[in-house]
Amino acid sequence: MPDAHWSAPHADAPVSASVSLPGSKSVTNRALVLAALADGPCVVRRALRSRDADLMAGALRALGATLTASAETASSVDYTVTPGPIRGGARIDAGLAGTVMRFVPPVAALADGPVAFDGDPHARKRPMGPILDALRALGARVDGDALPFTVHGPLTGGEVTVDASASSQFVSGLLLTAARFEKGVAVRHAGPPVPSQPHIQMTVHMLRTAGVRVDDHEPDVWRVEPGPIAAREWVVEPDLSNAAPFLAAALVTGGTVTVPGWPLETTQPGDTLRDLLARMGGDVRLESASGGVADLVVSGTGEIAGIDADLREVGELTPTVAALAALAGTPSRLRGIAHLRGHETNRLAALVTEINRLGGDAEETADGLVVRPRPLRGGLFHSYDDHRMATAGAVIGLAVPGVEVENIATTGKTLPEFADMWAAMLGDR
Ligand SMILES: O=C(O)C1=C[C@@H](OP(=O)(O)O)[C@@H](O)[C@H](O)C1
Ligand SMILES: C=C(OP(=O)(O)O)C(=O)O
Repeated sequence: MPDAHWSAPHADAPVSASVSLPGSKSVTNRALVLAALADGPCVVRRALRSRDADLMAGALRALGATLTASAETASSVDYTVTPGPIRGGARIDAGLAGTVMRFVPPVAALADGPVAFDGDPHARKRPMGPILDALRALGARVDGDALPFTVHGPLTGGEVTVDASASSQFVSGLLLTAARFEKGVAVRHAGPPVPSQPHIQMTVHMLRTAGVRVDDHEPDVWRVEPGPIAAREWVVEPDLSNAAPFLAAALVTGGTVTVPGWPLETTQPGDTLRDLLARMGGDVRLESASGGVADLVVSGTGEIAGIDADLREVGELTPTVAALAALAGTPSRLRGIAHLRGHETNRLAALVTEINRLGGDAEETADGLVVRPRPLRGGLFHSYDDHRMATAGAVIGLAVPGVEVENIATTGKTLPEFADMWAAMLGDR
């Protein structure tokens, strides 16, 4: 049953709030994979609880790992993960989660029997061909070129060339499991530039933290030596990309939003918000640094500046940046994000349609968006089952009375408590 539309709260005064974010989807789902493949039991602390993270936990359980939950809240959990032999015969539901559909098939290729994958209707449209071809080239048999597909392992590993221009997750997926392949892997990218490089750096960093030898000195080539993945304790950072709509609220309302626990060193692309929000007119400060984290404090004036930005590295921030651009006083051009057409929905088309439906002036380009200032009016903002479209609608609704967001529950993909957190942020005034 689709949810009733959510009336996006309109902010009639500057927001002043502190917002604590639950764990990063990207770190959680990497840590769970590495824990399930490790040489002993691991603890993953402050793991995200959300649809994508729960689907990953379910997938790894289906493949033979034991995950025991403790310290559980609505959006956070500590898992003790005990690896088991990877078993065939499983059916994996990837939902709409890129991390599940791209990170789990290489794990499944370690099994001695078939593993079947499927997902949401739109997930069947998300690009999968290059990673499935790579698994074939490395020795597995795969029936299908997109969801649904079945992986028949085992594979031996070795060298493979992949066009990862549609998703960095093709590279991350192969690397995460590669140490467990008999020959390891050498992945070479050939094609237009790979997006979301920080996410590949996150993969490489976490592999090295688990004692895996990774050579990434040559651009677009990643080599992983075969060997054990060390059991260890993982502590998941807050999700900095999910901080985006909350920090944007400071710019929209001319208020101040603080996110505690901001890591001073991180591979999360959300860290780029510090630069992007400053360029859009925010005052951005890291305060009270201690123990490797600080409070990120963003204040706005109520005036938003348009931006010309290449978002290729940080594509998942686009919906929030586009929402701010729709409220800005000067035009914006967002570039380097053609691959967003293969995300949870075609995000370029969705943003243009929904901004223009509210009276705005947005246009698709070959590799991004142009958004020009034009007064917006209330109306229905469709979310296309895309968590970040839903939160973009919430950002616009702060400034534009009468915005209704369709299916706000879709934020549960990575932030199940979004609507309550949004209300609390506004209630804090
Ligand atoms: O590896 C990851 O955790 C992610 C990589 C990126 O994917 P793309 O490279 O497909 O954009 C990003 O957009 C996604 O939200 C998470
Ligand atoms: C692109 C995204 O997700 P996924 O991991 O499903 O690719 C996203 O969260 O913005």
